[in-house]
Amino acid sequence: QLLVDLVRDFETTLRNTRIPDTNEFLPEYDFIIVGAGSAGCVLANRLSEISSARVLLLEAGDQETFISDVPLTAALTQTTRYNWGYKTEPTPNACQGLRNGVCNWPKGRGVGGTSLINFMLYTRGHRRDYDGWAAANNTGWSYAEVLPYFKKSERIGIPELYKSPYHGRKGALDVQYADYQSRQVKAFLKSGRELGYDITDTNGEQLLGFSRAQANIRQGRRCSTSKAFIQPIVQRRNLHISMKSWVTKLLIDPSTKMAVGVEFVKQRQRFVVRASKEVILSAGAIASAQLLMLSGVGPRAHLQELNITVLQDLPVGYNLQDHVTLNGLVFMVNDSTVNDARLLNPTDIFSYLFAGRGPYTIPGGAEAFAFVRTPSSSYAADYADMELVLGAGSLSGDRFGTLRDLLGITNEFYEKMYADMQHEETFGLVPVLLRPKSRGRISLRSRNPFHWPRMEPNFMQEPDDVRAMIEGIEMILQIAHSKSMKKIGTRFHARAFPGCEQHPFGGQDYWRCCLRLYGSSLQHQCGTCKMGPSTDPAAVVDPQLRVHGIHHLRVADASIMPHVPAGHTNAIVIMIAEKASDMIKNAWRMQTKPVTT
Ligand SMILES: Cc1cc2nc3c(=O)[nH]c(=O)nc-3n(C[C@H](O)[C@H](O)[C@H](O)COP(=O)(O)OP(=O)(O)OC[C@H]3O[C@@H](n4cnc5c(N)ncnc54)[C@H](O)[C@@H]3O)c2cc1C
Repeated sequence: QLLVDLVRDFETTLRNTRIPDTNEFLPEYDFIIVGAGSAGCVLANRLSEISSARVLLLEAGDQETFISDVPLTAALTQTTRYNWGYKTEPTPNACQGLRNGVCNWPKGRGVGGTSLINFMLYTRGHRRDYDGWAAANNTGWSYAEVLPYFKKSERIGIPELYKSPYHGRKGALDVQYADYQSRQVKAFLKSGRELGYDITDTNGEQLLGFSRAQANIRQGRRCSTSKAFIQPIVQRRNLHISMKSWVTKLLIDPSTKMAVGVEFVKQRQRFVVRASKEVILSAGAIASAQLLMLSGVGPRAHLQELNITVLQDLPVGYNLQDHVTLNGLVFMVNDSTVNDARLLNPTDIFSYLFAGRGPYTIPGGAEAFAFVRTPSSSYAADYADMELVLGAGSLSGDRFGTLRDLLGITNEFYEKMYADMQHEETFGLVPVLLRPKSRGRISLRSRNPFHWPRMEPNFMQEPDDVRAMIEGIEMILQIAHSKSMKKIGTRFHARAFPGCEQHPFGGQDYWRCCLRLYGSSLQHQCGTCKMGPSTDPAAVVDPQLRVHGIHHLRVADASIMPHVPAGHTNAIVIMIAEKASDMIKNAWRMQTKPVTT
């Protein structure tokens, strides 16, 4: 860690991007933002655009380093202090065969939050996801109303999309393709055509289809929300950023039910800072729910069990949703693929370091995806319920174990499945359940803010989730058998997953067993502070993201999503924060100019 710090200091001195860390605080700010993650960085930028507004951004972690910059090695970041490293409770229908029988839930800690450690894939979901939010009386959240906010933050760097009405060119967040493309991508896209799908811009008119992966990359390097929204504005004098500042409680006046400030710990010292206008909670789907409950906002009976004075009885922590996946489906191919051994060559390393080019620019190793509809889906014909992600390499090429660490895959599993295929060229295909019906929960384990909360994923409790996953796996095998994929010599590595050998290979019971043992998360936890009108008994915040029953307190992050859209969640969270910023400016009559993008 010392070495990392030294190199980081050197690097930030050279590039002049060090984020000034405030140690002296004003007694009062207009806005206090808790958590400098995907959402918090956007809010800090937009609110501090108003020069008269005094803004404090509090973040438990530190500034990002060069280590998280390399798109291909995103999994490596999980082993650093930039990951909270959450683990869930055991859950009956998933993760049972992973390390300690639980699911890994990595989450980013540092300015940039989970955008520092994620896989950078840029997707938004289906227009009906947002029309569904609006239909549930969340006024202002229809697709037509959120699209301008997606475009506002985006700087599309894909020339054929420059003129698309779905993309923005003037935002701070870069969206590009990786510089490198393997032959598997071309075959994969062709197989989509064979199966009757279009090649699409999945962030454009139509979600259903096959496409190359769009990602938050700038000149071949990760474009985190820190790089996009914070580093360019560190000189703003009305924005104070305090790192290594762990917020322990929101201060809410019990008589007026008004949020008046926050309490946090920095360098073992306790601070209390007041907010004259609003406290904005952007600590992510796990910590935002935890902080609300620690501060007396949550389910009455649960808070009373822990002797927490109840200020507002709300269903905080319920409605937890996530996209479920299954890793380990490996395919051999007669072509070169991306694996740990191949990457250690000077040409690729120098090409990346000096030009930001080559295979190291592949975001998290994911090259392309297909948004498809499973055969028994009950959703409308244009509504994808499954995503299939094409990897440039596969789990079998993970010689150094970073992917195993991220996914919680045991060494025994790896040895049994892949040890004898070290010289094979392989790629992976991963199914992702886009419309999970199962719901999990975050609750408190104790009143201690430094203890992790209890995380119950409840993945695949609903039979329809298992059905869709099995059909997704079968669609993957269909793709592998397509003419285009056969042309490059694609063969499925048909070896039974350890613990499932007793079932006939490839049958429904076999896949059910694989999902129970190795099914896990794509890390899109959300929904724990659900948005909904006051008539919705499951809602925690209203459509303006204000906590029901508490004044001057909003939540703006992944936790407010009523239903998880059919997309990776980072862009969605950024859109939420853009929209929240405008709501806050409007509420305090501080709007600079309306969004017209
Ligand atoms: C491994 C992984 C891969 C992913 N890949 C993708 C992808 O490719 N594409 C995609 O779209 N999405 C991806 N995601 C999901 C996406 O990145 C998240 O949904 C999104 O970043 C969540 O944003 P947020 O603002 O809600 O929370 P976060 O970005 O997690 O921000 C919360 C912030 O609050 C801080 N915080 C928490 N508690 C406290 C406290 N008590 N005091 C002070 N600060 C606190 C945290 O340190 C963090 O900085 C991935 C996630 C993971 C984990």
